[in-house]
Amino acid sequence: MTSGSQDQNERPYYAALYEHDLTDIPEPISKILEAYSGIPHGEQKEHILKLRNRAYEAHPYPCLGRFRFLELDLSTHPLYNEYVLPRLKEGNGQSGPIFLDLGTCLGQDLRKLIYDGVNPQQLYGADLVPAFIDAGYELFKDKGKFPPDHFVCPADVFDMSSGNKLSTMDGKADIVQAAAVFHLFDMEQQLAVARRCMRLLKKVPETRCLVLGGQAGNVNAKERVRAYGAKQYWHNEESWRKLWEEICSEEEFRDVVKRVVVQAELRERTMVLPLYGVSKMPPYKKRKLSHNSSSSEESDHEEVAVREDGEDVGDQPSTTEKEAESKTFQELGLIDQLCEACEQLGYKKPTPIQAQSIPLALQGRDIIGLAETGSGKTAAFVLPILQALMEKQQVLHSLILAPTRELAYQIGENISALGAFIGVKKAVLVGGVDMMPQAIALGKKPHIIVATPGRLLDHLENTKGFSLRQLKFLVMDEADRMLDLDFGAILEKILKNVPKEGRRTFLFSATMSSKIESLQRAGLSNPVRVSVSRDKYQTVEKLKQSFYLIPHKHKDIWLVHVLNKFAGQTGIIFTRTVNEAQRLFIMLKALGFSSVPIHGQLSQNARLEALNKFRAKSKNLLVATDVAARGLDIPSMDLVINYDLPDSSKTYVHRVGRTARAGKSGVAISMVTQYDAELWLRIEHALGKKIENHDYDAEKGEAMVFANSVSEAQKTATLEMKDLHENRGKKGATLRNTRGKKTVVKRRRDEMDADVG
Ligand SMILES: Nc1ncnc2c1ncn2[C@@H]1O[C@H](COP(=O)(O)OP(=O)(O)OP(=O)(O)O)[C@@H](O)[C@H]1O
Repeated sequence: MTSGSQDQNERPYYAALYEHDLTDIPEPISKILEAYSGIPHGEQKEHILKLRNRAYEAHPYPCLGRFRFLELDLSTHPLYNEYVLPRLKEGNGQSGPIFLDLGTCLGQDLRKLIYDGVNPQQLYGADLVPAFIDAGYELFKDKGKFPPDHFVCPADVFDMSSGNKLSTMDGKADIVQAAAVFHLFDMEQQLAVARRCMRLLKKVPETRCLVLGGQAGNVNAKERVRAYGAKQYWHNEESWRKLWEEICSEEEFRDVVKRVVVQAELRERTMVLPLYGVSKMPPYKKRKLSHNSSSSEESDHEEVAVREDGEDVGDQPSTTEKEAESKTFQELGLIDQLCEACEQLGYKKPTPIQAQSIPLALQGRDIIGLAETGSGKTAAFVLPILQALMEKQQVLHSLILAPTRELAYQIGENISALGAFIGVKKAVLVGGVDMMPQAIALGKKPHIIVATPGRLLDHLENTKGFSLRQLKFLVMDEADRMLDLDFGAILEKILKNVPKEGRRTFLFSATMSSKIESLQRAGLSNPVRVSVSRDKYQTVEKLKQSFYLIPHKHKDIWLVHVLNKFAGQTGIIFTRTVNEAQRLFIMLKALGFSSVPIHGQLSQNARLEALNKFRAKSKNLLVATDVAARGLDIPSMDLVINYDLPDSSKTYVHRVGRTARAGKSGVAISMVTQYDAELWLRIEHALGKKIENHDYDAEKGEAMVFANSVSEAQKTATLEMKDLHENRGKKGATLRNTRGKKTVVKRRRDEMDADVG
């Protein structure tokens, strides 16, 4: 039995696997499904799997985000009847979120709880099988307990017989995606994400159990569990009992239930988060993050851990900061050709990050550079590289890695502009386009390579004669993203192909995760940390941030209201999912707005075309997933709208940083619904300031004027989305088919840079 005082880091991982893969659709569900869809019992499974795949395809990360209890299925605990249930009942109507595994095997646990008399308004579910929602509704509604106008599901819900995506339960209830509501975590979706989740779990003392589903997403959970070296359990009563025994003594369990579940006083929670009908936000409380904070945001943990453990990187001498910042490019030590290029680009004087890091870079130091979005970090690392190249010309001299394709292209353009007077040759290697022209570009012996990691590795492995053995500079832009686990394995391989000695390393970002292990992975040598941000989540002063607290069902109307207020301005609208980005684009088009979508399910050409149209101002709105959150520099951007909140404060900083760049002002508006309250508080907390709240009531009348036209446009969007999904992957289709036979289990590395959002 695990002792309560056991060191968190030593606590073993646990995994319980659900072996049954919808082999048995139990009564009365099967009957209800048949009555609804006309599909006989024997064919139901196949249908469901198909629809479920579609749903997961549209939401590759359905539930990524914050969590406390990860499918910690209390109802399987031996003390459930004696201890959990009475308290759940007691807490009816008062307690905060309770995370239970509601989904396993057709939501039976939810049913059980409802039959046991627990008010489901308190339950937060992660894993209901979409196709069963409708049937489930029927079951639950007789109990008179289920909230009348919402139904929560993990991803999209489809009509069984027609395959159409549903947005309402036949007028009975709105279907709300669990991802938008709970941000629970669906372990099955992606190995790297699951691993990250493991790390997080270790930091949440109350969470003892990790459950991987063996069924959803069609991946082999057993393999994953083996990869983690986790203990394995199977989903039956006996194994649950063993699992519970091992992870948690009775005493501990009582304690956990009491402290965390029943009272819902999750350690950092300052509020009770009612699920339905929130009209007011709870008061903002500023809390200091500490090592023991149970914030679920990975980045917060990482940063805190470093601060408390002490950095192994030196800080630059602060006395020189002011002096450095008043210098010209010449005075920083840059050669005339580079100063001239800066002048041509309209750079009158160095920005603070340039002023502080360029002299250190010219002295030969490795640098970790942290500065606000839009503060000129690109030139801060490109200029010293160009100068080094001028001093000693060499092919394949520098490698700059970026997390997304568009950013890589943009850095490439910066290199050409800054190196205009020195004849620098560069090659940009990114996924989603033919490798051959890139191989030809490599054959022309470029000085600098700008690449996304997956495609770079493809070239290292497949392009004859291409080697980075002579590399002098390695740069990671958006370094915190590059060093996070998603890129882990690929980065490791790339690092094996670059020299360890005699190579300099620059890491730059606006939000740096400086966890020591990560930095060590990047192979820094005696780095100096140049930080011009006062705060790790600092946003630019000239950025006016605000939010609307609105009911979820009015989001579209409110978006249109906000866009009307800012009519004619240039803006980017961020959504959490590809589907939502595409749907909003269609809806806005139907309403006469001039917009383009950009997300990972479009072909690379379509993505570039979208950006070009936007840059050329032939379209003034970009509807984007987080693929556009980092690095993109579009000087004319007036407005950022978070239609969906981002899943972390880091991403918030990057998203809103698409405006108010290079000293300009900008506006960022977030739409916060009743389901986002906790996440929003977390973001505010990380920013360390209170964001202005618009008066919903004051603007409601004005906004609701759009209700009818929005409703019509929504219908158009629903129909078009259906077509898009039906045609996806076909010749000329808008959406790519990312789930070809070979890609179901293993995503091609080439896709790494495409798949944000
Ligand atoms: N010294 C300078 N003076 C004026 N403008 C500059 C200067 N240096 C860079 N810029 C401009 O500032 C804008 C933002 O620069 P850049 O894209 O490098 O920002 P960043 O710090 O990398 O932002 P992000 O964190 O969002 O990636 C660009 O349009 C760039 O041309």
